[in-house]
Amino acid sequence: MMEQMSLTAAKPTPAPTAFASKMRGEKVSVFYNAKQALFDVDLDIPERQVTALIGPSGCGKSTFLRTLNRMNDTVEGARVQGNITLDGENIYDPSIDVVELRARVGMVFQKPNPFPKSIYENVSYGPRIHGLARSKADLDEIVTSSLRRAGLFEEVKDRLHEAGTGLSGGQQQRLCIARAIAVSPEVILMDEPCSALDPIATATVEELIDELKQNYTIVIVTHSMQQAARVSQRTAMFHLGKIVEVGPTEKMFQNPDDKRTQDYITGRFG
Ligand SMILES: Nc1ncnc2c1ncn2[C@@H]1O[C@H](COP(=O)(O)OP(=O)(O)OP(=O)(O)O)[C@@H](O)[C@H]1O
Repeated sequence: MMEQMSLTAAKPTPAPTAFASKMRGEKVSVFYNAKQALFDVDLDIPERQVTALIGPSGCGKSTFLRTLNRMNDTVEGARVQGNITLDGENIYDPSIDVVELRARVGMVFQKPNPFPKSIYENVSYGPRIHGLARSKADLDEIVTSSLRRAGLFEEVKDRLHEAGTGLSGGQQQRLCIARAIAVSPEVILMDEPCSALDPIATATVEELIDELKQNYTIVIVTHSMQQAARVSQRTAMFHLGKIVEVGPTEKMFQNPDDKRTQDYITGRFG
């Protein structure tokens, strides 16, 4: 397991922070045709915490993130080896319904991507196809509460039937978060969710992520060290398709064990 990496063995090991794992990757390797992008990655994802994946461009952060809800299934030539579990259950087992899995493990992308439909329809689509609402009133309630949880309701309550694409970038990203929340996921994967946003919209989304961790397990890929430090409790540093160090965010940023982590967070490479 990652916590027993030899890299950390030479130094006094701080008391491990106890946590319940919501997801676990064991010996995860990913290939794109002949090219190997991840090499035997082990990572535990603590429940109701934010885990940040950091590391230089091309090191495999997004590839790992996509293994957690089988988004790599949709990538031509991609092959995943190893074991990934959600509540102890192998998500690559043939008996797993992938649509169901992606409702449990939702995803928010780098560029806000609302459907070209109304705000209401963006949020109600998932609950409708998953049969989560028994009546129109139920559906209205899901839409309202999801928008509220995403911190967007007050801004859009008078124009729910207007196009989602008419919102600002930051509002669109919160709409995408509301859409992810609407199907009652357990885990939310975020791939650089603020990279297309200005600093004010970024701050709003970061505050939202902080609140969401009370109810959801979150995994975020970010290029912003400030963001990783602000929003996450645990950080995993990737380099050339491997995890070189993982631990509590505070320790990773104040006193990392690995020189590559130190160099990366201080801007010396990447
Ligand atoms: N669809 C694909 N087909 C082929 N190779 C791919 C594909 N997606 C990613 N790769 C390769 O896999 C490696 C890891 O890419 P990945 O996007 O996971 O890295 P990353 O750390 O998220 O990078 P970035 O920070 O730039 O987004 C890279 O070498 C990349 O070129």
